[in-house]
Amino acid sequence: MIRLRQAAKYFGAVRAVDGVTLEVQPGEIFGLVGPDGAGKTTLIRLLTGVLTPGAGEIEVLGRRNLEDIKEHIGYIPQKFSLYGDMTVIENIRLLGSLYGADAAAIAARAREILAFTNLLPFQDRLADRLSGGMKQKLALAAGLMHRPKLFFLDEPTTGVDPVSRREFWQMLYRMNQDGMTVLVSTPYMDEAELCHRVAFMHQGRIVACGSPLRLRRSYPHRILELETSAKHINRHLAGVPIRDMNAFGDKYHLVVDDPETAMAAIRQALAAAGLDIGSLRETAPSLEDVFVELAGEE
Ligand SMILES: Nc1ncnc2c1ncn2[C@@H]1O[C@H](COP(=O)(O)OP(=O)(O)OP(=O)(O)O)[C@@H](O)[C@H]1O
Repeated sequence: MIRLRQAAKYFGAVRAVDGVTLEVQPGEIFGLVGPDGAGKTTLIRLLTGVLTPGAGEIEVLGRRNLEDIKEHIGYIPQKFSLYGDMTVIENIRLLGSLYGADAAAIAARAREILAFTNLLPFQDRLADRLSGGMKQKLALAAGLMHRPKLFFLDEPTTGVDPVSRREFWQMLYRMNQDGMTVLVSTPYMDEAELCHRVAFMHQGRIVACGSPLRLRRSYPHRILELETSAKHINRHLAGVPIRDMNAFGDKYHLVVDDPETAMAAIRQALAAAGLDIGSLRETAPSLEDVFVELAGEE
């Protein structure tokens, strides 16, 4: 469905996409995961034919000339790209007419899609007056008008509230069950978990690719989760065999190789400093642990 071989795009000295080789199979929900500036948007722009690569090969839907794919793909760019001064239904109709459908077909498809995205009650509202989550649903609805086989979504849920994010992902799953291949970029690890396969992107490169389960299983160390109200605990853990330490909300993930020895040493060090341990236990590595490790290696 998508095939990239050593694809690259530089902006001056910035290697936004730096030799990416990747395949996405039909029927997948494929996640492109990475922090701001990793190169996700540039990669999606290359795949949708908005940008041309500086080097390498890109094939989408079996075609190298990406001008030919535009009517077969859906694309939600990061920035809202519909008309804020038009209503929901006007935006949808406009998109439908661009693909040459007749008015009756457009009206029927619009109803179907507005029902699917739960936007029917808001069809006469100006797009500018929609919440962030509803705007993204409208972008999705507009992109579905021409029944694309492949849908690209660039951080569709960034800045969207948790309930709308869940609804949005339920829609992606339903689209996928109806046969659509989805490539979605996200900075959120909980969304990465929802993908069939993910590619971790860091500084323009893919540093790992696989199912969330496989990636978590490939993690080479062990993780201890420490819950404590004490501050600056790293000062007190200087002599303890810890490879790395990362804050996850109000918890710390400590990267270790020997959990038993490390746990005993941590308890001893924190007790000696008079600090209280809420809880300390081994936990399974999360995708975020995997990514932090891979980003550090780079
Ligand atoms: N048109 C451009 N001109 C110059 N530099 C660019 C351009 N587009 C992207 N970049 C740079 O390329 C790098 C990758 O940016 P890109 O937007 O692809 O990352 P991203 O992972 O999508 O992050 P974000 O979520 O912040 O958009 C960044 O350093 C960015 O500043």
